[in-house]
Amino acid sequence: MTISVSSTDLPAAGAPHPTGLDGTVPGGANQDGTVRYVNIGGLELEAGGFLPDVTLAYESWGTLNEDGSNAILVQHALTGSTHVTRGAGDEEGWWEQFAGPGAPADTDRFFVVSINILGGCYGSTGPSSAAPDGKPWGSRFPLVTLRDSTLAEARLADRLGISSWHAVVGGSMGGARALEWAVTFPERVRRCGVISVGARSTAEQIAFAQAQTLAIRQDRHFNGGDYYGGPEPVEGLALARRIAHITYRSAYELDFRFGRNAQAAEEPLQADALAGRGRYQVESYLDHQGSKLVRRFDANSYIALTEALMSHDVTRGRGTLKETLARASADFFVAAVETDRLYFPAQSLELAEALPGDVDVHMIDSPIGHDGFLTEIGQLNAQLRAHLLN
Ligand SMILES: CC(=O)SCCNC(=O)CCNC(=O)[C@H](O)C(C)(C)COP(=O)(O)OP(=O)(O)OC[C@H]1O[C@@H](n2cnc3c(N)ncnc32)[C@H](O)[C@@H]1OP(=O)(O)O
Ligand SMILES: N[C@@H](CCO)C(=O)O
Repeated sequence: MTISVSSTDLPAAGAPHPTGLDGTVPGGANQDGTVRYVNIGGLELEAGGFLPDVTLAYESWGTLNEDGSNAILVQHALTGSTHVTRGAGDEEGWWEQFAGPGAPADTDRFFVVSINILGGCYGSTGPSSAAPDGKPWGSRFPLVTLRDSTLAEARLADRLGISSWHAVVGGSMGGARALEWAVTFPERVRRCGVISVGARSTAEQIAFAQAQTLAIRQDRHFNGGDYYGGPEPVEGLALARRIAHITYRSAYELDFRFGRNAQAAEEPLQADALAGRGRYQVESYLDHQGSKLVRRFDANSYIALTEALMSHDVTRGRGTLKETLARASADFFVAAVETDRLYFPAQSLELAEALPGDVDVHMIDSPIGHDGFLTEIGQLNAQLRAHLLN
């Protein structure tokens, strides 16, 4: 599957956001899957910082109905963008099978919206955006949490004329974002889909995340986060992606796919005079995943979003898990990949059991692990139609 963004005019890492962000939103006219930008004003942050001028980027497909009741919010995962499905352009989205004409999120019926998370690098305000002095925020970018992005997104929903979502749904960090929406704004979420994530980041998830952020911070070009305009910490970012990607795939899949094989003509057990030893296939695969990410993602955003995900705990300041979830009034849809070794299905079961009413966990049958929520979303079509998007 090819994943890319259809928009023109995406701000490059370290480049200022486009000018003319006057907050004007054409509402239901935005139906073609083009990235648009909205200035939602200043934002006081949960951890104590302040962002004076926040822009959110979003894409939408379909048409918003007159009473604004047919909108679905699709939340992307850690390195995802707003490009859920194709629109005006022809570039495939990351949940192509989920949204589109005749798909579960049927764009002939629903107004489907996807918002780039606060702190990201696909158009929303993040560390590479211009601070008030015109220079990239860099090291000055404050700690943002998933609650901060939820509050910011609620303002965007106001601008779009959406007082309550028919459904909010996402996988991995997108699922955590969906859950935060349902608990923070119970009156604004009628259905909620939480896929491949639990109610809070576990110690192990935080541990993997710390290794990734340190890989970037220890890159010789990181410069405390102020690397824009100079060499970027690409080696650290690629290492972070390698660490993450191992957790996104199952041991079984890696062994089945690559085993102990050598990469093409490279022979790991024989030293090459120029390049040292050759690589195992799995090393080459991870090298490729690392280089692919550095071509499309900003290292500071990677840290900001990883730390936002570390902060994920829907119960923070809200009591026990049951008390917290009792605030939500949405109908919930919970799913997990059976071989996920990062967000274990047990964490989805814990969530489902704590939710009011009888909530099942729908299992995605995939041998590959966590990334199965992206590659195999089509498996849930019937259940999504019946339980989330009816
Ligand atoms: C601009 C944007 O992209 S927006 C962002 C959207 N992205 C997201 O939302 C992130 C989510 N996406 C992802 O994380 C991934 O792309 C996934 C999970 C969807 C990919 O999953 P899969 O389809 O299973 O990909 P898989 O793990 O098989 O990797 C395939 C790649 O590895 C490469 N590869 C396979 N074996 C090897 C090897 N031995 N050596 C080197 N490369 C290898 C393939 O050539 C292929 O390369 P390509 O992606 O450049 O075409
Ligand atoms: N591969 C996904 C997994 C994160 O859950 C991503 O990069 O966003």
